[in-house]
Amino acid sequence: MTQRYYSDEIGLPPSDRSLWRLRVSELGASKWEFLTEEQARNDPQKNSTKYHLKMDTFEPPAAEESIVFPIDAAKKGAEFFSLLQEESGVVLHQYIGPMFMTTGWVFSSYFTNSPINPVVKHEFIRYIVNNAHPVDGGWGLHTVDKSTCFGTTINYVLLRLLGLEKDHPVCVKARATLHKLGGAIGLPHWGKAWLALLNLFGWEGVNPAPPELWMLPYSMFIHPGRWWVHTRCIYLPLAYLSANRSTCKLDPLLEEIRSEIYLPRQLPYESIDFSKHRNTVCGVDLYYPHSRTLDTLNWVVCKYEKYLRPDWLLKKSSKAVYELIKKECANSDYLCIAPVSFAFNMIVTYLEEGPDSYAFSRFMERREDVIFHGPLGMAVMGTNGGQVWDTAFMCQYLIMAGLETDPKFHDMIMRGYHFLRRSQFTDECVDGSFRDKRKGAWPFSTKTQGYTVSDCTAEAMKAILMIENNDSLGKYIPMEDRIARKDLEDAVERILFIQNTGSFEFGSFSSYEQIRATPALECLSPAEVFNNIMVEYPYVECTDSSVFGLVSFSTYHPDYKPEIILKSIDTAIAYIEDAQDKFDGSWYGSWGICYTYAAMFAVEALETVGKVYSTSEHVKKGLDFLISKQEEDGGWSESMKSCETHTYIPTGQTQVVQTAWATIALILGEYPDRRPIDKAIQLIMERQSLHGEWNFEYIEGVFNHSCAIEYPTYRFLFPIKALGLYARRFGGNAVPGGKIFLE
Ligand SMILES: CC(C)=CCC[C@@H](C)[C@H]1CC[C@@]2(C)C3=C(CC[C@]12C)[C@@]1(C)CC[C@H](O)C(C)(C)[C@@H]1CC3
Repeated sequence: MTQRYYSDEIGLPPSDRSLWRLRVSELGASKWEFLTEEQARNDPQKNSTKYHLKMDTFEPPAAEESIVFPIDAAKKGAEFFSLLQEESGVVLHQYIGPMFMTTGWVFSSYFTNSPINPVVKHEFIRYIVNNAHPVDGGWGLHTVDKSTCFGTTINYVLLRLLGLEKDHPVCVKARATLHKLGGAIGLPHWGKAWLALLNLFGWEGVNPAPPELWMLPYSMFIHPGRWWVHTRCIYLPLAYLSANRSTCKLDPLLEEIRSEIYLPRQLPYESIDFSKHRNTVCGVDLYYPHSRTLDTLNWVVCKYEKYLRPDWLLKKSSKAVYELIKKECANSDYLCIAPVSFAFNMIVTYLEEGPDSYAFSRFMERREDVIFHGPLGMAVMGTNGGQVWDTAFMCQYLIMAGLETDPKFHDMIMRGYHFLRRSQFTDECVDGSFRDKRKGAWPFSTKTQGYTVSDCTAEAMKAILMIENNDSLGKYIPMEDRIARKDLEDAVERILFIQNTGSFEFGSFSSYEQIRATPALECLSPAEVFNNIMVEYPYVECTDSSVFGLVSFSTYHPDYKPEIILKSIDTAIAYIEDAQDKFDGSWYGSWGICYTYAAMFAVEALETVGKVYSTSEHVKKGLDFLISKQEEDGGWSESMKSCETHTYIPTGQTQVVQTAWATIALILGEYPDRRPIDKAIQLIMERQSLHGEWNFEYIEGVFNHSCAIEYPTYRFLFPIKALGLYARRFGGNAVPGGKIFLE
């Protein structure tokens, strides 16, 4: 029976799902098309598309009568997963969670008068409506958040811009919540900036982001070129837009919205003194309050902007900023690093080049890459996908589970292999982009996105090496088609370069680049709703994956810079050990939830260099920590709250993904008692359908400590890995009937 959603209850039925087609390019870029009935007749819908839209017509693999052995559960899971793979080798999915991605996309379309296909508009509305808080009708920073001023205001404005009436029950309920939260006046920085662009907030009430910063010498630690790539990319166009007080034309709809999002006592809009509210932030939203230093600097810059800044300097610095935006466009073929900066860059390009320019038209084309359709509606994703990351895991884990000898999975792995091979960077960034060398590295999503990520490079390289050196797979790749030694060396060089070997966090790996400035810069963090956004940080998970990559490279190519690679691995391992909590043995995870995710990576890294429970105090403490969190039913259930509060917090409802993470750590770290492992494996098997599927249970990922994000492939990939490793360790016939742990 088709599931009903909130949108169905309130008269917003889905568009005809049978008319949607998902096009996927060789390089993994996705694009959804809505066909006419006539077109649809000659263009059969892929089974994977039917899965994405949860259609009854989706054909799963035949159901087993029962799945008795863990290895069969892994196989069945892989069989189900293979149906989701596209011809180009990738498995796509709706990479959603943050509730501020679709907003930016739609706001920039509104600002630039760019039409949105009505059926896309309708599906955007459904997505937003279906993610409204079930009790108060508001929205948060992400889908499992409480309602915040930021989430509620921007999503309310979004619905209004997309055509929902002021008196629509969804708007009425959301508006009441927004007013309870104090109205739009308490928006955090990004919210204020977006509303100022839409002429719904005064720029004088938005803390400044001076473009002049970009003209400082790079040697100054405060230079934005030293910031974390994402923050740098967002504050670049924001500097242009805020310094130039850019706004779109006021129209009757915006005028109506002005009268809806503030408290009635604050109205009329013209009477609001925005300059008094630069630092008004709704208490519910505030996760990272300003430092005194930031408040003082903001005050000084505001005075400077108002009374001192000469016109020529504004022009000159705006031009410098725009030159850098053009470089970002060139380096990513207008995709930009992620949708937040994409939306701002699209507006700046519109203002600079006009709607008919080539540059702007490319923005219009690339904006398709980040939208993805799902049962709740359409949404703009956190990035344009996670193609490389997921494919690298898929190839590795199928092999770790020993499934490569099965012809069913052989082709699946090979398609993934070829995708990874196509996705390695082959060119460098434009000079003067504040970017490192990238040739030889891999991104998180697709080649054109163009940003090296340390762990994505390491995992992709490892997957390629595993395949080429695998007895059942390697022989099918002719010598001349294998990855060239030079390309591997480049990959290793890119990984080595990201390792922090200077004065910060010696031995660790960061996400995209080395740490370029002191973490003390966090005291200038203006965003209020995230932590750790100003500079790169050391990440345990990135360090672990980098170790996997380097160890695997040096196994197959021991002659390339052996001392340097060994030293790099040694210092990385020392960092991982040092990053462990001395008291309880846990590691804080930054990209997955949370301590469970990090423990899996850390233990695997330690195991890669031969450290296990019986030989390493660190592995022992790490595994004892995990065991102490195992629930009655054998599973783990960590909550997103762990990431926010830096304390392990269970949800109380165990999850397959978390359980798989913990199990992988326990197996690889050679936990001496197999009973907790048996119990966990049994749980993973019990939660699998006889068709091989695992259902969504809880959001898996996170960023910047406060924003949750879904990784829909994880509920297949990690159970497959856990089950496969289990079968390898305890033999194929373990857990008969899933009951062996019982005495
Ligand atoms: C607060 C801001 C700047 C919002 C924009 C969203 C981005 C910052 C997020 C969305 C997806 C995201 C979490 C991602 C990562 C960084 C931050 C991203 C790009 C990385 C690449 C960091 C390294 C991680 O190991 C991993 C590869 C899993 C993730 C993938 C997604």
